[in-house]
Amino acid sequence: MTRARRSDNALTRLVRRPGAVVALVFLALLTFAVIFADVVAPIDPLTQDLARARELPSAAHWLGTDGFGRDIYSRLIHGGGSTLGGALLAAVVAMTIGIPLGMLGGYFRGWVDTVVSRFADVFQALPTIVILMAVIGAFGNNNTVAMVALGVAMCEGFIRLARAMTLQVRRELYVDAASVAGITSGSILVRHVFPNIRGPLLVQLSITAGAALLIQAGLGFLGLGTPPPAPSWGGMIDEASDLIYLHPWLLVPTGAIMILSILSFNVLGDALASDRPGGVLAGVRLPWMKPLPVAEQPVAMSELVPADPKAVVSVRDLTVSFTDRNSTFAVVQNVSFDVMPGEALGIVGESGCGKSVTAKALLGLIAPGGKITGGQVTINGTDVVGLSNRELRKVRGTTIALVSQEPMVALDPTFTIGAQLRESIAHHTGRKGRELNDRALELLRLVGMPDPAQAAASYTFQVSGGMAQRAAIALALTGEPDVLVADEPTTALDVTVQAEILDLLRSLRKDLGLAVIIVTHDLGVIADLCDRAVVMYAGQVIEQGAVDTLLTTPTHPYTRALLASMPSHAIPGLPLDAIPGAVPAPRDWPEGCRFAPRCAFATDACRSAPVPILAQHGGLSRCIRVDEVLAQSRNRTEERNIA
Ligand SMILES: Nc1ncnc2c1ncn2[C@@H]1O[C@H](COP(=O)(O)OP(=O)(O)OP(=O)(O)O)[C@@H](O)[C@H]1O
Repeated sequence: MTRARRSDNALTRLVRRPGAVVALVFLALLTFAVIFADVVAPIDPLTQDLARARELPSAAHWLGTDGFGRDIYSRLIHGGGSTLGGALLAAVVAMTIGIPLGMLGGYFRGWVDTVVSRFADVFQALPTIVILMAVIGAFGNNNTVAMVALGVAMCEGFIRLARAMTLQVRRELYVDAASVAGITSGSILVRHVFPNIRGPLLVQLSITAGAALLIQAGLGFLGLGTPPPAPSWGGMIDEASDLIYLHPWLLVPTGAIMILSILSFNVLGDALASDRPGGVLAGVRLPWMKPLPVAEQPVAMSELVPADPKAVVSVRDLTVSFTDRNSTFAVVQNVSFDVMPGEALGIVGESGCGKSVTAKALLGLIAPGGKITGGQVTINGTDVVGLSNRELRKVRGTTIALVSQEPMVALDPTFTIGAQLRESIAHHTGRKGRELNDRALELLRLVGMPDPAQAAASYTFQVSGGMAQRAAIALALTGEPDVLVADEPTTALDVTVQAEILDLLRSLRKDLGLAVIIVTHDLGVIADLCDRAVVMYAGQVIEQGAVDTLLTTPTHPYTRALLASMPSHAIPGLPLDAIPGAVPAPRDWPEGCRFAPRCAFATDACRSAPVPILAQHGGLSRCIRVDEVLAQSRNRTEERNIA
């Protein structure tokens, strides 16, 4: 899609908002008039004619004359330059200082954040008018210097907003994936963070411009702005206010143009920010954003996974895409698998392979900008693709629930664990009163809390990471789901606690007949807990099968490489195998086999065309050199036995 086409879309979205169009036209006309003031308002704004002072509008003077007989229309247009220009200058200065500082603080946190936050605190604590008085005292009535100082004083709003939004965006998986892929922090901030926060920053820009306009006029009113007799809106309001009782009309034109300008800035800002993530400008590519190719079409996989009516989760040809600036690109393609009641299925692969997006798609929790663009996801017989949020909420928690990597994401630190459990139990089951408490304690006991009553009375920050994860699992169980999706549930925990949480998931499967889908990059976790595994690479399933077979005789070089890089597979005396290179980003997926650039088995045939997934050696494998892979695995096993 070309840039022009995207810009048209932005324009179309703007045109759908009549208020925004009126505001845009008003500001455009005003700017035009101010720039070409000599043509638009040819009467000299300084020429006095005391005989015609304080006249009402007439053909000669469209908006009347002021106390010195000067043409009000002409003074408004000529005075707009210093007022509007000054306000815009202040807003741009505030934005230029505030956005980078806020983004740096939010992204790097630590001491950078402390310095940035204290800097913002200083400007919040100092009254703007005091700063302006000091600057005017030092530099005299210089409008440009005063507006630059105003911009510096107003940068605090941008700092706080940019910081808060960057803190939020930096938690997104795609930011983590970008940094894991070795992209520099500067690039991540410009290409991944800024496009996602620009909407609210545009609102802030318009609000700041409006506020600066008001302050600029206020300075003129106090006699501290553009020195008379040069026209300025603030100065004109000051002059008109002296005659407000005798000649109220004098205040009307300047007051009206100021109100209309400030309103227009705000209406335009709202329109730019709302409508969809990224605002009206969503999808518009800024010059430094590289165009992204549209991903190749998926190759069907569903025929290889025969439908099983008993499956509690059934995924068929699932494709998830994101719209990112200039294109829509798939991040997960053509994924198919089933999960039986009580079964544990592992989804494994390196960072950025599409595991989390696949798992979250099952719950309808894809991040903004992404959606399911193909395939079906059936949970307990209900096709959840295309369900509204309201309908999805009925499925989430009661049929399928999520346990995330970070328990603190699921638990609110301002409530006790017991309060959160009781609230969720009441929501899902309609239980009341004592029953709520009993069930909360029962769940805490079920997840292995040594003292359920004490755990219920604790806040999350009062318990260890392992206990918090147990509480998060209890919370996920409040709706009595059939399937638990556990996204890297042990990654944030230390090794002994990891084993305990895996034990817990195993016992929940046994005791409750719960199906578990576990997302992990650790084949050890798969070996420990799962019956079957789906190995993902660059958005595709590259191998799928029973864990016993997959871990002993992997058919895909990627699975084999993942296994070989496990510390437990190290051969004494030989260096631990590492997979060279990194998972390609969705926009950089190779034409042929996506693993080929990192694969020791790759030939020209692997690189020339997409490789379909095929049923081979008891499982599914997306490799055309399975026989060679198996042969070399046998040799390696012999080496290990000898060692
Ligand atoms: N909100 C998003 N916008 C754009 N791309 C995204 C977004 N979320 C994820 N992606 C991309 O989708 C791909 C798959 O991401 P996903 O988080 O599913 O990987 P993963 O295998 O689960 O990795 P990890 O183990 O780090 O969570 C990555 O290339 C990532 O950059």
